[in-house]
Amino acid sequence: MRLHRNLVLAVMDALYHIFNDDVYADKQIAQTLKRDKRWGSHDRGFIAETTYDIVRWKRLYAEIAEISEPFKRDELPRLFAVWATLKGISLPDWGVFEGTPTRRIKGRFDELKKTRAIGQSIPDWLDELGQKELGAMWDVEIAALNQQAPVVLRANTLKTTPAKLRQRLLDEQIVTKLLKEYPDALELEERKNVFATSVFKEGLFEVQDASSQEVARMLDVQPGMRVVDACAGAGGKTLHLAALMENKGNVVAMDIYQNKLNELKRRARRAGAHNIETRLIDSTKTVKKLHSKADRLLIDAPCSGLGVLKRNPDAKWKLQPEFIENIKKTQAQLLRDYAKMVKPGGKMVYATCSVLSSENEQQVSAFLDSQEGAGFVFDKEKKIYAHQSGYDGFYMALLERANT
Ligand SMILES: C[S@@+](CC[C@H](N)C(=O)[O-])C[C@H]1O[C@@H](n2cnc3c(N)ncnc32)[C@H](O)[C@@H]1O
Repeated sequence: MRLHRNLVLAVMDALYHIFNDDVYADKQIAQTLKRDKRWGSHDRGFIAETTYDIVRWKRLYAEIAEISEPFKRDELPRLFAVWATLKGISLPDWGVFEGTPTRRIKGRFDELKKTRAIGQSIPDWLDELGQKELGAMWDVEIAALNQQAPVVLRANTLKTTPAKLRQRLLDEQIVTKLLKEYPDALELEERKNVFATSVFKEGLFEVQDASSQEVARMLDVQPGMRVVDACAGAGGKTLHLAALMENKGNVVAMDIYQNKLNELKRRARRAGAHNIETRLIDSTKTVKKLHSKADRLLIDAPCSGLGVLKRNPDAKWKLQPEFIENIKKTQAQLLRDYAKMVKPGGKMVYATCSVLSSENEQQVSAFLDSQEGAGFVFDKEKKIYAHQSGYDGFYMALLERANT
């Protein structure tokens, strides 16, 4: 691979802002990519993937390069040089890379990777938490969560089928494979910008990880039902629910952020999903109005996001232990408050994109032991580990409200 100066400079500039200005990697990369219209898909792919990779391995690379935060601009070429050296990419003879100690980089890598927190490039507190909650499995799980996420699409069955979508994508030079165990899913064989396709603009698919596609299915919705998606966000799962309901019945999509619901409405229009209604939760009344009204309820709870580190590697550096402690309190509260929306005989799914038991099984069991959970029975649960599925880490539990 030949390195191009303007692309390498763009990567280092993006890294500078991600590491020093507290901006999210995806936002910064989107911003950087807008800078030069001449960049083709290959160039854009290089900038995005290299930046994500260096963010993912920040701790390990910084230890190898013997630099520490806050990184100064003139130190970033050293991080880049570590990335290139470990990938086997020859560095060009630019001044900033002069004197790169290639042998020392490889030697330090072999030595440092023996310590898990450094080798897997995570903060010490996170390593301790993972070990405490997952035990011996943490080793393989964190290694899997450090792999780049595959790109998975969900065919919008309101408009197409996975097989027809596959053909339409092929017409646009995008090669995908159907995934046997995930009825609506297609996985890209090679990374491409799928958002630029006409197929996307026609609303024939959404990008949604395979594990995430299991959540709406677990809720067992039927056309004609009244379904509440209480933490709908921008609607990844709302759209799936609407499709499973064949546009019949009603999905009430709720969130505490109007901007997310606005984005959901835009996506619903593109998808041709007409059975979705959004409601902003701006007081307890919004939820009270729906008490005992829902045939099905989805609580896709806010969480640590530890199951989706593959696609959000900067979360490793932005997450704080106090945030996880607080979000667990929110999860417990949401279960107790929102479960009241389920009608007798109705069902609900509690889901997170976390692999921590304290955000998952333990929340469900505490809820079932609480006064509000007394009328519910546990039906089933599924915990998806990234190292077993190859996709995101997820948890989902199905509970049923007794008929009395
Ligand atoms: C895991 S995300 C949802 C992702 C979304 N369901 C999807 O599939 O794209 C959790 C969502 O919960 C929302 N949230 C946070 N606190 C909430 C609350 N008290 N009530 C309802 N939603 C809340 C967040 O704004 C966020 O959009």
